[in-house]
Amino acid sequence: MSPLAPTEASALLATLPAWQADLAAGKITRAFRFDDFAQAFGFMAEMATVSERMNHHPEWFNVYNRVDVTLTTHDAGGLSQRDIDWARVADQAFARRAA
Ligand SMILES: C[C@H](O)[C@H](O)[C@H]1CNC2=NC(N)=NC(=O)C2=N1
Repeated sequence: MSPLAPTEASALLATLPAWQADLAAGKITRAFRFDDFAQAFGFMAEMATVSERMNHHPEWFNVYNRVDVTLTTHDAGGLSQRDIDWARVADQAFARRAA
């Protein structure tokens, strides 16, 4: 798994406006807020299954209705297409729950 080139990363991140990028560190983050713990944990359970399918796993922190997610690709030493793909699926899962 190779890291994204900076120009490519910037172009892809423009399609994920809810995510904060630290390109120097090769990480992106997003703070998700839900109605309650059940919604937050449902999101985490859904994304745990996605993570296994993608073989790509988040660093995340949950308390009550909050899920703070950091994505980076350890194998690439930075940001890869897998982080972008995971973020996009997470945005969709979140939007479905928020709807
Ligand atoms: C052995 C296994 O395929 C690797 O460790 C996978 C698992 N999940 C992963 N998740 C993330 N975020 N980065 C990785 O480099 C990674 N590598």
